[in-house]
Amino acid sequence: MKDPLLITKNEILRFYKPVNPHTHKGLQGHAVIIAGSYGKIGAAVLASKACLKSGCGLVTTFVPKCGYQILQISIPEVMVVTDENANFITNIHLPLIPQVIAIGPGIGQELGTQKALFEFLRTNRIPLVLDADALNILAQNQSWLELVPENTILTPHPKELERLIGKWNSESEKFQKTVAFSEKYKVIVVMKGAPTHIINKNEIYKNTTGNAALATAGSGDTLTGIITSFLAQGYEPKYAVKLGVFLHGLTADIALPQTGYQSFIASDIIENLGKAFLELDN
Ligand SMILES: NC(=O)C1=CN([C@@H]2O[C@H](COP(=O)(O)OP(=O)(O)OC[C@H]3O[C@@H](n4cnc5c(N)ncnc54)[C@H](O)[C@@H]3O)[C@@H](O)[C@H]2O)[C@@H](O)CC1
Ligand SMILES: Nc1ncnc2c1ncn2[C@@H]1O[C@H](COP(=O)(O)OP(=O)(O)O)[C@@H](O)[C@H]1O
Ligand SMILES: [Mg+2]
Repeated sequence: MKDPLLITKNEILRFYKPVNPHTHKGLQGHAVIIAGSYGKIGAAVLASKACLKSGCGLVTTFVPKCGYQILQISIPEVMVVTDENANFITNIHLPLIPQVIAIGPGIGQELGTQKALFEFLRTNRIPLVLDADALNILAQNQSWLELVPENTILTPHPKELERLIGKWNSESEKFQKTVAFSEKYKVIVVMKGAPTHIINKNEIYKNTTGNAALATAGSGDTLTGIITSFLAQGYEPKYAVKLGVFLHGLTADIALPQTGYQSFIASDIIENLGKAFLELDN
């Protein structure tokens, strides 16, 4: 295995684009987040809010009907499109063409949702971020991985990774198998952990920000929103993932002196995004 390259502030500043003073919301990108099911609409809220708070101009969130009021009330800035079904997603129909679509946080694995994901992947040509239950569904239907566009970003935590690539006997085998998976399906794998690694074919990157405060519910859902935001804003996938994991970790490093490890929650990631961006701008 090659030595991983470090994702540091200097590395990020090689491609980070400060916001253009003459930009407008139409130029800042439109992202769609497909997320949530009954009891897990919070995942949709966290991913969508993180996406907006990372600079995306417009965010439309697709949820089952039970998520409509929750989203409209908790994040008025987000537009909402609902599935025809009440409690889980069964038929993905979008009345718009966004720059990027993220799918998976909190969607569950109901058979109807699995079928909806298959139909969606069969017809979709828009760049994708796949997380959580979208990964669990693909792990059970590996042939559907052939349907994902080149450079799709997958963001598995270790258990989701194991479901996708099978068990490993050593750290080096885990990396070997993930590199092989990334090469086979031409996808970028964000191997979430402590620390997070990015596998882009045979290139391996290791993040240098973040701490155990991130070991909290919804932490990955916010990462999905952040990476999706950077894709919508025009970053190439290989840069969107680096910027996303770096800033996500940086929020926890910034917040730690105030929150300690225990009281930091996923909403604190979103709350500290502003300070994290300012560290890049200074
Ligand atoms: N507020 C919400 O609505 C939330 C919804 N969530 C959604 O809930 C669904 C289930 O996700 P979960 O990830 O909880 O369930 P999973 O069953 O996918 O993962 C949990 C398992 O993975 C293991 N695991 C997780 N991180 C690990 C790590 N770093 N190292 C080793 N093992 C690790 C755990 O020990 C556990 O066995 C997803 O759709 C997710 O998006 C979660 O994000 C939690 C918050
Ligand atoms: N001990 C840790 N140190 C650094 N980062 C961590 C640690 N534990 C978890 N994380 C990060 O938190 C996030 C957890 O993602 P995930 O398990 O998908 O959460 P959820 O599904 O609840 O949103 C990942 O980005 C992971 O790298
Ligand atoms: Mg997750």
